[in-house]
Amino acid sequence: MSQTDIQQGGDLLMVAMPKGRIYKQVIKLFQEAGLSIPDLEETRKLVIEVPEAGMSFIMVKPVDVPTFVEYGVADIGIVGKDVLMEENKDVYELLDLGIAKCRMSVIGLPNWKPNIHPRVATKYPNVASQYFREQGQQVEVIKLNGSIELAPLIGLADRIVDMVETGQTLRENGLVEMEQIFGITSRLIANRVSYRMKNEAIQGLCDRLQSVIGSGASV
Ligand SMILES: Nc1ncnc2c1ncn2[C@@H]1O[C@H](COP(=O)(O)OP(=O)(O)OP(=O)(O)O)[C@@H](O)[C@H]1O
Ligand SMILES: O=P(O)(O)OC[C@H]1O[C@H](OP(=O)(O)OP(=O)(O)O)[C@H](O)[C@@H]1O
Repeated sequence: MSQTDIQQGGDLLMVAMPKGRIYKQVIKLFQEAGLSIPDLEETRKLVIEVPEAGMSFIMVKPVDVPTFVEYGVADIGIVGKDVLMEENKDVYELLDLGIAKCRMSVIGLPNWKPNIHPRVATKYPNVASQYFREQGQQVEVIKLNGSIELAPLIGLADRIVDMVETGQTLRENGLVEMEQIFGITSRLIANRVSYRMKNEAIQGLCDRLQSVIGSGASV
């Protein structure tokens, strides 16, 4: 299959690409799959057409990827499982790309004791609420947007729900991982209508990516 086979009916596939830490790993994966994509982080442009790859890219915040795909302004997108679980949008999850690996965990101070009115700080209020509900524990969830590990250190919350990758942030702040909730990798997602209307193109891209995933070459 040539690069232009990803194009269907003259249309370029619109891809919602997360800015930030996932991005570089995605580009490497695409390049290994034989799709030469320029370094889109070099530019401040937000819509970038790459006709030779049969794709157009929009550069968006990771948390917004499922929204662009659900509304169909992007045909496909790349997003962490953490965001998919939190946002719960109506999209197809097509492929586990195996990149940007980390896990969602409950974290606290080593001397943590159950509290009558426990508070949990997190960037993922839906994930945290569901988890503690399933555990039969009543907690107050406090939404933060970053530096989550600060919360138990300064008494804002008893525990946090956050991502752990290397564990460095926990170690440097004297915190411990108490429970793992689920593993996280980045996923390829598709709009439901696009998946039908541009099936050949989307499936072609999936097949190409699938052929290099797990080959050990990426990540
Ligand atoms: N150590 C890690 N910490 C956080 N996310 C990670 C880590 N390793 C991999 N990821 C994945 O990378 C995704 C994007 O993380 P990133 O930090 O780039 O974005 P963000 O923090 O959501 O965005 P922004 O910094 O723009 O608010 C996460 O949703 C997760 O799937
Ligand atoms: O286990 P580690 O390798 O230390 O990685 C985990 C840390 O990385 C993420 O933070 P991020 O860098 O996105 O910062 P922020 O959430 O404070 O913005 C996450 O929220 C953890 O704090």
